[in-house]
Amino acid sequence: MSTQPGTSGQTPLYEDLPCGHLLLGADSLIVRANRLFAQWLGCPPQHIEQRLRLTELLTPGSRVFYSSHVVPLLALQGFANEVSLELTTAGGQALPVLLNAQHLEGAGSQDALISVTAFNASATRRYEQMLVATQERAERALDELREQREQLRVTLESMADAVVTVDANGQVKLLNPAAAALLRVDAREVVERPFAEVVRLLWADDQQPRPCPVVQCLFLPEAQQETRASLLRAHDGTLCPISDTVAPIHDARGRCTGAIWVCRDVSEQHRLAEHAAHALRHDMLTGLLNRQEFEQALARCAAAQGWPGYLLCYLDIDQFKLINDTLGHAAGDLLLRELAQLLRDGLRKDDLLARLGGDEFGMLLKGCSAGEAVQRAQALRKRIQDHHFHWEGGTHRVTASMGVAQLPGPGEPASMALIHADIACHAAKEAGRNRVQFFTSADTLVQARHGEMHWVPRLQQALAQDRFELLYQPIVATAPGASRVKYGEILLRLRDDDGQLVSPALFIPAAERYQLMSALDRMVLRKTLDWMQRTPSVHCSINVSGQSLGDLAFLDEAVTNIKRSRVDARRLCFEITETAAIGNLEAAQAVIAQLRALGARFALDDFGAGMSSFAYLHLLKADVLKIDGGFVKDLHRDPRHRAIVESIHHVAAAFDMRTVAEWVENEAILDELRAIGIDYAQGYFTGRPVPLKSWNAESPWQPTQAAPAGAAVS
Ligand SMILES: Nc1nc2c(ncn2[C@@H]2O[C@H](COP(=O)(O)OP(=O)(O)OP(=O)(O)O)[C@@H](O)[C@H]2O)c(=O)[nH]1
Repeated sequence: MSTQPGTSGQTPLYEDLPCGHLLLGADSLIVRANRLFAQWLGCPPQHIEQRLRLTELLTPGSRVFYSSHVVPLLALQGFANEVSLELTTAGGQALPVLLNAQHLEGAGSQDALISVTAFNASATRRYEQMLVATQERAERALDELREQREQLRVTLESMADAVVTVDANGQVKLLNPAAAALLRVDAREVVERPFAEVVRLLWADDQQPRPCPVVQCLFLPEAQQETRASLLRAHDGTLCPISDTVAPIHDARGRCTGAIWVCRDVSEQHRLAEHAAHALRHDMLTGLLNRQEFEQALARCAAAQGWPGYLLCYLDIDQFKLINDTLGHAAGDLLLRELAQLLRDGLRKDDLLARLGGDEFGMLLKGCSAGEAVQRAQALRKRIQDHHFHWEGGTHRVTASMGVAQLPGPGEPASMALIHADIACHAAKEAGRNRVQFFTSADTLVQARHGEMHWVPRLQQALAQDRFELLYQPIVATAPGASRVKYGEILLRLRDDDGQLVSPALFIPAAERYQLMSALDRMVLRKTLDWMQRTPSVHCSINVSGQSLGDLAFLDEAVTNIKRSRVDARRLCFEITETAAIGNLEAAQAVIAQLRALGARFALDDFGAGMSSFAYLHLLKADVLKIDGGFVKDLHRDPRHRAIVESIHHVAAAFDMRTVAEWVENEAILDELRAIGIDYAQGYFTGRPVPLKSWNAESPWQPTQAAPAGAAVS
């Protein structure tokens, strides 16, 4: 190794330095390098001394920097300090170093030496990088914090709930717009004021001041919280039902720094709950109490000892159905509302009025004798009678029938009074409508109704014990030479406990009133199908009640039983009365359509006895009209009845229906029927009813022995 002037004897010193050291000659040639520097590069000093220039050991970026900045600086001022450069090690890695370079003696001459001390800056660089990363993280966290703060602000501002925060002393720090609106305050004016001054709370039940929730939260956290409903008194004095919660706020070290109070205005929920409670107790159409409430009030009246006397009044509008049918349901609704108002106006403050259903109203008349109650009921009845109902330019009047009954004595159920008043009301209807009937057990009309109740267990027992019997009454074609098909109506009788056959006239009203008709109809259909299976030559007419027409289960069972029996449905004809059909028009149409689809026929029974028969004919696709016996039995003597029967027959012909006349009791009637052209006759003259079990194909006397082929009545 060559030694340059001025450097001899310094080698040990360079070697001992705790940093890298170089002596550079002209053009940055490395004249000497100490061991540490050479170690950094990963080679012995001799590999670089006198062989390489410093610039050759630098990374390309550092090389440019060295040439463009360091060299001119050295030339200009003779030194360059804390220059950050990167060396390339033998392994090809970049090593950050901090250089201090200084010209030694002879600066400015070509062969002047430059002393370079170098410090390994890897650690510093790492620290720098860590510092930058930490700073970036801190900035990001700060950004997130700002973002969260903004989100919190927007959330608080847009929250429907009122939010108030307080410091550890219970002073208001912040309140959102919902809180300002609820409290009716300017948010800026209440900040820093004690919470208890800003938020004034009361108990809803007694309107007494409620302990401040924030004070309790901050200073009495163990105190038991009450769950009573609360009110908030706003700063303009208005009261508002609220539900609220309060929670402490803690800092990172767990110290309580304040509390947050969140409050919701629950007036709308209260209003809805009250509305729902009202709807549960009231009738929607009229706003009166509903049946359930009325029954409860009735039970309370009956149970309360020492209550002043109450009388129960039951009101049913007469022929209300006609209003619906002729003017429409909307008119019916309006009339019900008007009548409700009329009754309301006619009652005293302490009386109770309710709509019990459809066109029925119930009243509890307070503190009057039976006589006074009847008088007051008469006055109400008269109010209704005098009322003019205006609809679409016309004026209409209705009447009502009313039953009055006393509340039951001790030990009797309150519902008994309702039954009694209902019975009395029906008695009033039967007595001609537009009247008031007082329930007394001695009253014969009322008693007849009351007696119906005793039929209920008897009918149920008879059903269970299979004590009903079926009879067959022939229906014969009036035209000579018609088919020989046996066709007749199935009639129902009850074999009573003492073995006597009881007429349906005695028990059908009770069965109708107490919803037993459907069970009877099912039983009749089952038994008839059974008999028809065993007696293939007969065609039968079976009565179906209004209750069964409205009972989907009846229809399903009828269809199933007919299919199961394998009886050709064309051998069956179902008789429905016009009142039942009109009362359940839609249901009747559905039943007719379904049973007809199987092949069965339909007859309208007792035709002419109802009020508006003709109007409904086109709505009911019946095959047969059975003319009410009342017009038939004296047809041969009374020309008016003959005219009615004749006109019914003409109408039936226009609708392509066959006619059956009931109650044909003698030959003269039959002759008249033939003359008019009536198709079939039924009555004692043409054939008396015979029990199915003793029926014999040849037995009944039939003048024509004939019915059309292929169908019961066609
Ligand atoms: N418009 C209207 N009609 C109703 C309402 N509720 C029930 N109805 C009808 O009220 C009628 C009550 O008829 P009923 O009481 O059985 O018979 P009615 O025609 O009044 O004859 P009588 O009581 O025998 O005098 C039926 O046609 C029901 O459809 C209702 O809310 N609005």
